[in-house]
Amino acid sequence: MSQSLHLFTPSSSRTLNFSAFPTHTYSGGGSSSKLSFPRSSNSGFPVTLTSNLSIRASSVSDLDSSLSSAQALVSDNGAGAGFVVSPSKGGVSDLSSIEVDAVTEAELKENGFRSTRRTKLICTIGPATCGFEQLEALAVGGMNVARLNMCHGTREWHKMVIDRVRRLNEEKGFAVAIMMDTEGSEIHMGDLGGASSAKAEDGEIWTFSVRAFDSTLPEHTIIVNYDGFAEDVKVGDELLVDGGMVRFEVIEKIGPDVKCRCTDPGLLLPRANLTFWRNGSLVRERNAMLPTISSKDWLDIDFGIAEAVDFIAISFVKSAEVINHLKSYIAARSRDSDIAVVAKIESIDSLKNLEEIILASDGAMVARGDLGAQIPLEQVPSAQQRIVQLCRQLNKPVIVASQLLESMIEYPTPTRAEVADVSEAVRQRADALMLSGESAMGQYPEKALTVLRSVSLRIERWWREQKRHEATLLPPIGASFSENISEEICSSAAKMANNLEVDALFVYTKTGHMASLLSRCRPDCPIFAFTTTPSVRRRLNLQWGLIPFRLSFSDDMESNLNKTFSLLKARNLIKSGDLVIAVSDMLQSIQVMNVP
Ligand SMILES: Nc1ncnc2c1ncn2[C@@H]1O[C@H](COP(=O)(O)OP(=O)(O)OP(=O)(O)O)[C@@H](O)[C@H]1O
Ligand SMILES: CC(=O)C(=O)O
Ligand SMILES: [K+]
Ligand SMILES: [Mg+2]
Repeated sequence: MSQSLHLFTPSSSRTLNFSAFPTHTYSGGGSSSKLSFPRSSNSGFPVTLTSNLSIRASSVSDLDSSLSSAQALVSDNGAGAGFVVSPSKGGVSDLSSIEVDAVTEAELKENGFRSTRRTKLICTIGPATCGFEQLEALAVGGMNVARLNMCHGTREWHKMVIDRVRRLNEEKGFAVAIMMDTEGSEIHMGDLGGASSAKAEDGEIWTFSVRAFDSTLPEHTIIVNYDGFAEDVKVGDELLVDGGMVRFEVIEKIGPDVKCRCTDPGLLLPRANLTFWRNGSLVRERNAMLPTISSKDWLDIDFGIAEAVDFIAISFVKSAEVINHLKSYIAARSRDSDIAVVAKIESIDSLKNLEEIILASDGAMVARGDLGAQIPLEQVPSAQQRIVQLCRQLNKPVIVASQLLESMIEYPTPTRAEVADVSEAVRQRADALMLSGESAMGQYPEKALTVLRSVSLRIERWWREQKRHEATLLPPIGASFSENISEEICSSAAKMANNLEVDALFVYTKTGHMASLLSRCRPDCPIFAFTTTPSVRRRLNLQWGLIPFRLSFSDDMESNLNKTFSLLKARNLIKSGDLVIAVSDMLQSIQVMNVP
């Protein structure tokens, strides 16, 4: 049984507003079995799906006789160059293999389609996890993306980690993506003279200094990376380390040294962020003048481009301008320019300019650590909710980060409150959750990852059991008629998948765009995303519900499906009778079928 809906559109680059296009006519053959197609509230696009029949959704201009039928059949989906398959590249020999990551394959075999994890997991790599076996253990435990924080370690160290992740992918069949996170030029402490941490006790006097010490650091001394520090602070200011994990009060300024009394004791970690507060407000004049991307960051970015990392996350983004600048810098320097830029939302300015920043970026991170140092803590949860929702609406992957399982840095089990926090992020349908210190320098990195995995699975299942198809209004976002059609196809396919309780959605996508449009709908079933390039496959690893496969395919959907079915069946990933809905960005169509 196979039922399909094909939308025939010209592949022109006209920009048409889909919703403002009322004159569609629909022609169909005389089949008797008709299935009513869910009507989208914002499209004005009533479609009838008819058994074994292709339906033409044609506009007046589509009927333009100058268009040959061949032209009308293929759409480039507004994604740039049309999808051209040369017979040699897309031929049968290339279709003989399919790549899926080893863990997903095991998970699919063990639990079947429905119970695969939808929420993606990111681990910050540090001294606790940089060994090959440790990285492998994280990959086995479900790490989708490895994050490298350029605040710490040398470029050589980061290169070593990147090489190990790549080796893991090559030798063991994982598809772990790499995210580089810039240091940014905010004020922070230096290294603690080699110590991994230092304890500040209540009432102790510590010196914050901008001096360069060539010998060992005197006791109770902290280096500050910003030369204007001693000038800028005032006696009486409150100094917050890591957004308030440790607090000091400024009591005296002596040249480049600032004497402070500890008012809230705690653990100081190397290169921790520093903010200072005066009369209850954050002093941010100086931060506003510092560049978002420092000269050191640019060198790190060059390094990231040379190493072809998959994502570059930019710290302390203030506006869309810096994102646009970086994106054109990357495009000019990297051959296929498929490094995605993630905006870290962790400042007051980034909240003010949230929409333009997210629109300009390829994704966003709710960086709650520094965000909580800039806005009152009780405002962080609503900011998180707003960022997650906006990203979903604008179709950008979103990461919830920092302190998810902070106590697991030291203890093997999380607090109940931490589990509730992770659950809330999963319930909000964030694309990804991130471990920071828990995996970088904690004592239980693998256990922390296991907690993220099991909580994600449980909450996702609970959500499906409750049948809570949340009524998040997903506004149209495409800039062209063709893009709008893709959106309609994906939201209809996702709705059908939920209503018909299909086992999986299949999407054949060259750029990954159609896959992300399906992910955005957060359907009940998993989404098998077939893509031709390894880098697109790795990037899709960040997005909710996508199981990315690398597969060579042609523009003939019938043959793609047959090949995919036989390859997946041969690996016991699907079985005869499974119900599947397939969409593709070569041919704008929806097909519903049982696996033969
Ligand atoms: N590459 C590394 N080498 C040594 N220690 C690291 C490394 N990466 C992280 N750490 C340790 O883990 C802790 C938490 O790491 P993480 O990078 O997530 O910090 P963060 O404060 O959340 O990030 P950011 O600096 O971007 O705000 C750091 O304070 C540091 O002690
Ligand atoms: C992740 C990060 O940068 C933060 O939470 O501040
Ligand atoms: K950083
Ligand atoms: Mg930060």
